[in-house]
Amino acid sequence: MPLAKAPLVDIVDVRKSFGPTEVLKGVSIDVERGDVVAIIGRSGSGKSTLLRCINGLETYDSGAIVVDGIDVGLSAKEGKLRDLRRNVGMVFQQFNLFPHLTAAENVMLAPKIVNKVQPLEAKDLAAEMLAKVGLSDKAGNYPSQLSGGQQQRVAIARALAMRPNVLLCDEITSALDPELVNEVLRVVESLAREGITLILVTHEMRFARDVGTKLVFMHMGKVHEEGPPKDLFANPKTPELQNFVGSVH
Ligand SMILES: Nc1ncnc2c1ncn2[C@@H]1O[C@H](COP(=O)(O)OP(=O)(O)OP(=O)(O)O)[C@@H](O)[C@H]1O
Repeated sequence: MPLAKAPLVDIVDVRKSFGPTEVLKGVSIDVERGDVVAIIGRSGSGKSTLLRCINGLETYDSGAIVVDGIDVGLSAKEGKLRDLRRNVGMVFQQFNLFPHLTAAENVMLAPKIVNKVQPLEAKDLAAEMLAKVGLSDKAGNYPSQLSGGQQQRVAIARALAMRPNVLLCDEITSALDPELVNEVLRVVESLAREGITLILVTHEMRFARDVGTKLVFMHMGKVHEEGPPKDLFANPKTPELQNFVGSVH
């Protein structure tokens, strides 16, 4: 019998407490290559904590997270998160660009330091990644010379420059003025079309419905409902998702 193919990101029964408070209460999610997983839920339901566990920014207490064959918990215990960090890119709500570096320099930094990419190749890589986010003309600009939406697009290019297998996005449009949200979402949509595996914590319900391949509704530290986004939005089964969908529309 052929072996079943493992998901790219396999999250199995993960539990995590902060002090006496259990924030993740046995979360399991399969993410296949090319999936666009949108994680939604009320504030405090554990979405960000889960995302941070996937790339080892937080440890978890029990269960397992395996990313492309790398056991995250084990890697963290052994102090070997480097391979994982190469595999998993992350974009945050705050852009966190280095203010004294240009857009291109921000994008090149990690490939140069971590992957020892040589200067000329790094320059090409930065140009390629900035083109992907529609900012070829801003390579020489400093963050202070860019709008919030443009800065976030540079942050996306920076994460992509490490050629991760999966990109985690934690509420990446929440700090933006409303008129800048769409330009960032359009970039993420184009990445999804390219087949990049994405896991996004998002409050953008239309985006979750239209671009997501899988919707995960978290409620009080658990996966309360999951499935194809259009189905879940049209027919939420539980009162909790019904209320949530009702409250955000
Ligand atoms: N470092 C920490 N120390 C203590 N408690 C924490 C820590 N990080 C998160 N928590 C708590 O864990 C719970 C879940 O937080 P988390 O940020 O994962 O929720 P969330 O669903 O992402 O919420 P939001 O949509 O507001 O970002 C919250 O009650 C939060 O206060």
